[in-house]
Amino acid sequence: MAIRTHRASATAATGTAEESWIEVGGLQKFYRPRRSEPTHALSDIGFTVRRGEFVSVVGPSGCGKTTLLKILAGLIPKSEGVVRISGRDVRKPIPEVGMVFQSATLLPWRTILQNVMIPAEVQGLNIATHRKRARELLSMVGLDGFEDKYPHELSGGMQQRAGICRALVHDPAVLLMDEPFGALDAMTREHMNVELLRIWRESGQTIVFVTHSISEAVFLSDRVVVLSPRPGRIAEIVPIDLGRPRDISLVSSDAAGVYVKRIREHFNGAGAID
Ligand SMILES: Nc1ncnc2c1ncn2[C@@H]1O[C@H](COP(=O)(O)OP(=O)(O)OP(=O)(O)O)[C@@H](O)[C@H]1O
Repeated sequence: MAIRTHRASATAATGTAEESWIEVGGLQKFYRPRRSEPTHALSDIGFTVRRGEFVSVVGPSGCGKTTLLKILAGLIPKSEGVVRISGRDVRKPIPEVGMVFQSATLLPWRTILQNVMIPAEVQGLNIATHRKRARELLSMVGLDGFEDKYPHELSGGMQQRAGICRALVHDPAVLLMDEPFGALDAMTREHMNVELLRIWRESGQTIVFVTHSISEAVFLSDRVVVLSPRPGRIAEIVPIDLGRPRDISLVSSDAAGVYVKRIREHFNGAGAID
């Protein structure tokens, strides 16, 4: 299937500064609502992501994970610091980035195929080429035969898979995922984790993935960025040296458990993280 696009250069990445695909440095974010006190959401955040890397961000509730992802997506402005994707300052949403939210947010009046096509239509891309790609992506996530159904005819997990296809249809180099499986039951979530790794392997996107689940972060990631309670600062960046490809049995392995324990130690007493 002709989905593979970004992987060739990804495997060549060795982590030198020039190969950083996403760069964040000295990032500060204050929310300044008109009628209340400012909130210091992020403090001096700095990390890089290599091309083709899978990086997760974990931290207690309210530490600024969604804020960080929205700044990376160009949806909200930073207060200070550097945020670059592929060497360019991020100031507004850019076509190189796809975003997946906690709920699939499919438009109920559009079919699954029409929903997946939205980014291609908005960006004025070739419709025929991208419709073919949309069908290939839907097939890759097991949604053959559902192209002409409406969102309410699909389960939550199926809608979320369609949401991932929509984020991938214009072949973005970067995929930003905000708790994409948070609303799913445990079994569907495990299945989606395996599915996501398969999609990532085949498409070669660079992924930044926000989650409340430490074990999910360990299972999926090359590295885990651990944030402190608000204002979110980097507590630690943990490389996950568990080899690939990964099988779901890894989740309950001793090797994964060591990483989960190490990350959880940052949150003893902070609550709101599993
Ligand atoms: N639009 C906004 N205006 C003012 N404050 C905001 C706004 N959005 C977020 N905040 C505040 O910024 C802080 C970080 O919020 P954010 O949603 O980024 O955290 P989070 O780590 O994603 O939380 P959770 O894990 O609960 O989803 C919180 O204190 C939140 O109340």
